[in-house]
Amino acid sequence: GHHWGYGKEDGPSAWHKNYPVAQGNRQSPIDIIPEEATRDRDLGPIFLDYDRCTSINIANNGHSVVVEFVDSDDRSVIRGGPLDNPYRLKQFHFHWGGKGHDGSEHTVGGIGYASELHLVHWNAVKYRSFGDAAEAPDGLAVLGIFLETGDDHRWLHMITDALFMVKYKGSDTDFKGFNPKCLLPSSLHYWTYLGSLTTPPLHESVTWILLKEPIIVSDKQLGMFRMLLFNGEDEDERKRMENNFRPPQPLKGREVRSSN
Ligand SMILES: NS(=O)(=O)c1c(F)cccc1F
Ligand SMILES: [Zn+2]
Repeated sequence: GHHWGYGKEDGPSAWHKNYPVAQGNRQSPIDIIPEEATRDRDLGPIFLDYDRCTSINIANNGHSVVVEFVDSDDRSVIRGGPLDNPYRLKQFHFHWGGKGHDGSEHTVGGIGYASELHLVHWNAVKYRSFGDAAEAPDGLAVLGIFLETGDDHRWLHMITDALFMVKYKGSDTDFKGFNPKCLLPSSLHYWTYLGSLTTPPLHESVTWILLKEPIIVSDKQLGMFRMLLFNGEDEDERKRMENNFRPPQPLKGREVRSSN
């Protein structure tokens, strides 16, 4: 099918050729301008019921490193806030920069973070599958968490220790018993807006929920992500996996709301 990436020829500025929705009216990521966000009193807290979550594996899909979860029942859901239904956790993955460079997708007041974690959920109340939900305007809910560099993160090593097993595109390995609650900051205050997948096919199906408080990880831990490769083991050109982020897209008049 369509080959896309983050390089000069196949990167974000070229995606519109195969995915015209790239120039649509609710594309992600965006620059969040805190003072322009609407404080909405009807916007309640979000709840992350992950206590019975079941992680399955960790994989290199050639674009990021992804941890997948059992999503055949409501064992791990996000609910509340802007959401009318509970949404099931399907996977989480990261976006990051090059050494010493920011790699978040969303920016805040024009400022990027070192990295951004996305926990991807789908509306299993209204849709029969993740694929169907991914094409529906209220099909997905992605919780975005910013990563800032500082001290070591006490639990991120669980993920970085496994990265050597998924160095090449198409590799995956068991990754059971990991609860992503250990990657949350102390506050669940958030911004929310209607947007899209930030990678092709760029479907405009995501209710974005971005936590205001970043988590702190060390440069060393982040550097481990850069050991991953975009290419498969069989390819002769080795391309370090880094700068796998889409830059902010036009707001096109959308409202960004802020939790209280
Ligand atoms: N980046 S993102 O969170 O928008 C995203 C999804 F939601 C779903 C699949 C891939 C992907 F990259
Ligand atoms: Zn993402």
